[in-house]
Amino acid sequence: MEETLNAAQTQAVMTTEGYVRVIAGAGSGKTRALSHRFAYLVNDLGILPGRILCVTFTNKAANEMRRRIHQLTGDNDTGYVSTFHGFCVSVLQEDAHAVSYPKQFMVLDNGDIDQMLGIIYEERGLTLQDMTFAQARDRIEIEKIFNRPQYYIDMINMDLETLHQKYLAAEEPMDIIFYGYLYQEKKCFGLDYNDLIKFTLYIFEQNDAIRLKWQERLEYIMIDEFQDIDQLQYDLMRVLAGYHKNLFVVGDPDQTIYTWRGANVKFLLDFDKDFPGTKTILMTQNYRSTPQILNVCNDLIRHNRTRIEKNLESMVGPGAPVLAHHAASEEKQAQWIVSQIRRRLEHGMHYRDIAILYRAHYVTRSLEEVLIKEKIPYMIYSGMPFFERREIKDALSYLRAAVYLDDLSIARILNVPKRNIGKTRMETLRTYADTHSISLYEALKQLAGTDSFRRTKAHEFIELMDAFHAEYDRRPVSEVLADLMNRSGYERMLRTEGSQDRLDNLAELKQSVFEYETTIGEETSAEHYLRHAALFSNSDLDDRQDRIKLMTVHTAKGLEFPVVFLCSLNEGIFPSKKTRTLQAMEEERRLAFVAMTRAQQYLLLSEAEGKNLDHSFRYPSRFLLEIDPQLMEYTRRPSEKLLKEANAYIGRQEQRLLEDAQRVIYAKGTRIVHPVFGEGTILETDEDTKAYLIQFDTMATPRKITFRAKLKTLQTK
Ligand SMILES: Nc1ncnc2c1ncn2[C@@H]1O[C@H](COP(=O)(O)OP(=O)(O)OP(=O)(O)O)[C@@H](O)[C@H]1O
Repeated sequence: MEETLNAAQTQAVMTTEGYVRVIAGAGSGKTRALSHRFAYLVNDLGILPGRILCVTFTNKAANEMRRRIHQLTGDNDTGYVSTFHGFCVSVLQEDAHAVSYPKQFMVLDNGDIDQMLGIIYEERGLTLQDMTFAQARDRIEIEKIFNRPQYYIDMINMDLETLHQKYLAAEEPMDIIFYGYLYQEKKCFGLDYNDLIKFTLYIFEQNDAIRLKWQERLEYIMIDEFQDIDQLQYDLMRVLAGYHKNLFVVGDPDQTIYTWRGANVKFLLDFDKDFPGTKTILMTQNYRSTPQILNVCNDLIRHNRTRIEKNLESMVGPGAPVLAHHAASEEKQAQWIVSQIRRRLEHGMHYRDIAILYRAHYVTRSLEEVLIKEKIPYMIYSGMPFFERREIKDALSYLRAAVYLDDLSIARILNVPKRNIGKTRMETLRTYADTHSISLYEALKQLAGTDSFRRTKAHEFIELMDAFHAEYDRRPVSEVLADLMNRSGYERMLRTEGSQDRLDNLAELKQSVFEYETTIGEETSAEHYLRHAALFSNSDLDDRQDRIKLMTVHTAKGLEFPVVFLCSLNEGIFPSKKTRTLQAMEEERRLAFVAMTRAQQYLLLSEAEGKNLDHSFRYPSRFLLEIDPQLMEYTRRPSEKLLKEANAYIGRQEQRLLEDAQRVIYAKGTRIVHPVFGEGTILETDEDTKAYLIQFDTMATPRKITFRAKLKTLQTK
C-alpha cells in the first residue's frame, strides 16, 4: 500500500539541507515523515544509507524504522538507525583503540553490574543493609553524572593495578563501591550506558582524525524524540553535525517526560538560537485519534502554562465519546474495566488491541486479580524486565562466554546446570586466577586435572566452551545460541525443573535473536548482537499473542492502540504524590497527555475512591477534573460533595506549589535568623523533603527546618 504524506510531512521530507526543526504534535506522523525522509535521501538524492544517522529513542523504534526503510528503499543496508547508545557502540567498535580499549569491550547491563557489586560486597564485607544493589547502581550513576563527571579519565588513563590500589585504599562505603566498580569494569573492559556516551565524546574531543572521520561520514543526521534528549546527547550530536551541518530534529514539547533523567526541552525550544538559519516546520494534523479523543487531550494540555500553543487537529472521522468512570473502590474500577473490555470485544476488537495504562506499577494488583478471575489474558510490560530474567541472562551469558570467555559470564554459567563446582571450588578458582593474574577460565583449565576438580564436570565444560569459541564466528548467532542451550544441558535442566515459563522465554529470546539477525543484515556477528542486547529493554519485544497489554505511561511512549484505558486517575497516584514543584506538575500533565494521545478509537478514563497509604482520602485527579465534562460521557459520576472536597484539596495543593515556586532557597553555609531559635548556619538543603539542616548557635545538635519556616538571612560583615 502506497503511503501518502500531507503538506507539512512533505516539506519535512524534502528540506534536506541545513538545520531543520520539526515541532510535531502527538500522532502527526513523525515516524512516517522520518522514514520517508530517509528513503528520499537514498532513492531520490542518491545518498548512501551508510552515510545517514537516524537516532531514535528506543530500540523498538529503531527496529520499526529499519523495517520501514527497508520496505521503502528495498535496500538491506539501513545505515545507522539506532539509539544514542547503540550509535556509540558502533563508534567504539571501530575506535575504542583510541582509549586503549579492545574491540571486544562489553556493554554492561544491570545484571552484570549487580554481579560486580556482589564481588565487591563480599571482598569488602559490605551488606545489603548498607545499600541494596539497586541503590548502589543509582548512586554510581549519580556519582558519574553529577559528583565525579571526570571519572572516565581515571578509567581510561589509570592502569588496572592503580585502579585496584585506589579501590583497596578506599574506606567510605561509597568510595569502596565506586572504585571497586570502576576496577571491575576495567578488568573486563566493560562499559555501562553512561560510559558509552562519555567515551565516545572523549575520543571525539581528543582525536581530531577520528572525529573528522565520523563527521565526514555522517552527511545527514536525523533525531527523533528530540524533546527528551539530555546534555551529553546534545553535545554528541552537535559534534557529529559540525562538518556537513545537516541536522534534522523532530520532537513534541508537549511530550517531554524524562526531565527527571536529565532531559531538557530547551534543546528543542532553543534549537534555532543555537543553530542560526534553522527552518521550523509545524505538524499538527493527527492521523491517530478521533476528534472526540483529541478534544479531551487538547483540553488537558492547555492547562500547562509553559508551552508553545498548538492544537491537534484530527484527520480521522468522528468516533465514540470518551468515557469517564468514578468507581467506589479499586476492585470496582477493575470490574468496570473488564466490563468495558468485553463490550469492545463484542464490537470486533481483539484483546491485543487493548492497552491499560497507569502511572506506576503498584496499581496493577487489584487489576490483575480481577483479570485473572475473569480469565482475561494479559501481559505486563516491564515489572521484571525480560532481559533481566534469570534464564535470559543465563542464555546470554553462555553466548557471551563462548565469544569472550570472560570472568563474569564464566562465573555465572560454570555451575548452571550443576557441574559440581560450588562455592568452595569457585573460591579456589578465583584465588588461583588472582594470584596468577589469569582469567577464571584459564584457571579452570589449569586446575581441571587436579584432585580438587576430579569429581566435577570441568573437563566437559572446557570441551564445550572451547568448541564454541573456535567456531562461533562462522555461524549465525541464532544457531550458536540454540545449539549452546541444547549442548550445555541448560534446556534439559529447565525441562527437568518443569519451568515452562522459562522455556517459553527462552524460545522468545531465540526468536528475537533470529529477527534481529534478519533485520540487521549480514554483518550480525555474535559480538555485534551481544553489545546491542545489553541495550535492549522490555518494550523492545513484540508481543504476538492475543492478550491485553498493561504498562506504565512511560513505557507506552511512542506506541498506539485502538483502545486505551487510563486508570487510577487519582490525586497522589497520577499526579504522583512525589510531585513537589510547578515544573514537575506540568511534566505529570504531559505524561497524562502522552497516555491519552495513544488512543486511536476508544479512550476510557477511570479513577477509584479509597484510602492512600497514609490513610488520607483519595480524590479524583486534577487531570480528570480539568477536562471540560461536556467532552466526556460519565458512566458513573463522583458525588457533588466529593467533587467539592476534591477541588478544595487541589486548590490548596496548587497554592502551595505556587508559593514554593516563589520562595528563595538559601544555599548551604548561609547564616540565617529563625524567629524563635535565633541565629544559625545552614548545613544542608534537602529538596526532597523541602527542609534545611540548620545548626543553631545556641544548640548542641542541628535541626531539620522546613523551607516554609520564616527565616531571614543575616547580613555578613
Ligand atoms: N499522511 C498520513 N496519512 C494517513 N495516515 C498517516 C499519515 N501520517 C501518519 N499517519 C498515521 O498516523 C499514525 C501516527 O503516526 P506516527 O506513529 O508516525 O506518529 P508520531 O508523530 O510518531 O506519534 P507520537 O509522537 O504520538 O508517538 C500512524 O498510524 C500512521 O500510520
